[in-house]
Amino acid sequence: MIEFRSVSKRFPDGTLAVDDFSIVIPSRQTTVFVGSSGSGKTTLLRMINRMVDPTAGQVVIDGDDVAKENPVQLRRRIGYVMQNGGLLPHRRIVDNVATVPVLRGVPRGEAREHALELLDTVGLDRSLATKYPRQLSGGQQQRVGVARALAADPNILLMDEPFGAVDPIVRLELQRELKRLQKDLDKTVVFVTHDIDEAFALADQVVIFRTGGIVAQVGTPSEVLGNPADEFVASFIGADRGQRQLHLEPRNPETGQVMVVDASGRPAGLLSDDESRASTGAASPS
Ligand SMILES: Nc1ncnc2c1ncn2[C@@H]1O[C@H](COP(=O)(O)OP(=O)(O)OP(=O)(O)O)[C@@H](O)[C@H]1O
Repeated sequence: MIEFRSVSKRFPDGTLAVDDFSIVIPSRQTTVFVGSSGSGKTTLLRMINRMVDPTAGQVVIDGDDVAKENPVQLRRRIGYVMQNGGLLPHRRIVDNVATVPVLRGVPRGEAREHALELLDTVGLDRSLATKYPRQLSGGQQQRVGVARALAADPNILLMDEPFGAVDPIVRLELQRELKRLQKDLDKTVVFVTHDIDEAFALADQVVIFRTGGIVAQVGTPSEVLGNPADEFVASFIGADRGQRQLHLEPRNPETGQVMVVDASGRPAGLLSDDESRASTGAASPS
């Protein structure tokens, strides 16, 4: 569990990025920080691995104040994935993934073997291992970034807009992959995004920020969607403009199949056969 206890951050130029922020981030779940630009999300994320130190308050991991930890050692046991992948351009993919284990003293051959297994884990072909980052697509580079963050087998994975720079289709694929990984690996994931749809897709717990690191609402996606705390949240999630309203349309009158349609008339999905029958009052086939 990660706890932020009354944390504030004022940068040397006087900017108050975070003001008295407190929250508990449960272990083995995905918590997503979402909010407009400049609301302090990245600053908070970086406090967890001491890339930023708070000016007041504490960040506590499993009961230990991170301020007492050596920042370099802390960073080597917390995975960090950033928007551009952050790969070292002059190193082959396999060595990018093996960087931290080698720094921690794992023999190079062993670290490379494990790196190949991690390429499998994130859905990349092992033939990419000998290539350089520039030879990979944006989506592939992001997967390498995730593999590299997993290489030290961290309990905590910090992800700062990791899928922000890839096209929407690849982005959906990466989101799906992250959900699969999370089910298998059981990490505590803290994920930063601007995108409320991405937040709803990934989060067990979503934290919606206003400017100044001020929390507008914390809850599960269904709590936030079902009961926005105020007008700011309603507007941020699009509930005020009817964007989240779905309705049902019969698709095929003969089979009774029902389609779910969003406010702009776009199909959002299909109801299962059982639910379609329930919604139209049709009897089950015997
Ligand atoms: N090193 C710094 N020095 C001064 N001000 C900073 C520094 N880093 C961030 N800030 C300011 O702190 C505030 C919060 O920044 P932060 O990057 O945490 O926001 P964010 O919510 O992650 O934004 P974005 O979504 O655009 O990345 C902003 O006003 C930003 O300009």
